[in-house]
Amino acid sequence: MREGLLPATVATVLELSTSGEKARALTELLGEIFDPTETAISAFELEEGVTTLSLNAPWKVEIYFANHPDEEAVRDLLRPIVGDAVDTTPFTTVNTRDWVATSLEGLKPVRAGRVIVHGAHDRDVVRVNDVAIEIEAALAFGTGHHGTTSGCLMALDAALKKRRPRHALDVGTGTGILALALAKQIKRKVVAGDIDAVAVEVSAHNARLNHAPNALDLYVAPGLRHAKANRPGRFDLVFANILAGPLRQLAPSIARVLSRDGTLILSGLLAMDVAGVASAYRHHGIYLVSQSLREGWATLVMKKGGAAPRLRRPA
Ligand SMILES: C[S@@+](CC[C@H](N)C(=O)[O-])C[C@H]1O[C@@H](n2cnc3c(N)ncnc32)[C@H](O)[C@@H]1O
Repeated sequence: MREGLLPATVATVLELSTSGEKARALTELLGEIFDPTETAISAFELEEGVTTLSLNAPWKVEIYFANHPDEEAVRDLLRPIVGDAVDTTPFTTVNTRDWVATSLEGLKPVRAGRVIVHGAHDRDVVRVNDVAIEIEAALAFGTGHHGTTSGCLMALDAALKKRRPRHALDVGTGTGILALALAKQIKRKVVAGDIDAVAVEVSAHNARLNHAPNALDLYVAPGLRHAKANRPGRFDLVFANILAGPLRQLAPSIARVLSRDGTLILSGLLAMDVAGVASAYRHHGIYLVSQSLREGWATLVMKKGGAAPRLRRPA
């Protein structure tokens, strides 16, 4: 890992076990209340060994704070959602550099269609016809292992078999993984932005790591609030792998920049949020074409324009 990409930092962690419904409410609350560059929800997943997805199934939520927060203020905020459990859950600390290094070592390569995502320790798994992406995630999201990222990579693979986009946008790029996977295949620059400046720095690093220093046209801003992204009718492919709440809010902006017949790939939403998110986009003339589910997370492929197509059953 490049020196300086990941500052040696001690982060504070609060790990809560709760139901799916409460976990969803927590992520929405945290997204609204805290500065996302100071707070990250790193794990929002079914507890180990749980295979049935339901609102009452136990979920694990890990909340990371870049600076040690006022513990009582955080407990007061979370208590209305998770109840008294928050009073007995201790805040712990983790050295982020050690934690990231350890977690990367155990990661296996991920295949999604033609793309293989791997780390420095796994370069030998790449085959001749693979589109290989090497990722150093540091503190950004997007190694390919999460169901939302792999869902987007699979949706991209299917979309590229039909049409190659000329101008693409990745909202919430994280490590830059989706934008790099696309840029490598279409051999064109992809506009990619994130609200988190650290993620954008990590994306630039990953572009260099993949010998494609100019593949990404990066910006730091929430949503599409940057001149590089805010270009009406410009993009024939847009990715947004963010949570359900921001996805609903972004519907008018994404609809404005997506070209007619353009493809939209959305993820970061739970199966139970598909109807609400799809409806927000339908109001702007963007229709659901297909959806897939991975570990409870949905990935939607949508199209702008024309009549509402008949929906295929989830894969
Ligand atoms: C789930 S990660 C997705 C990363 C990567 N695109 C992937 O598919 O693995 C979501 C990313 O969106 C960013 N993000 C969250 N809210 C955002 C917003 N309103 N505007 C832009 N980026 C946002 C986060 O900082 C994070 O890097």
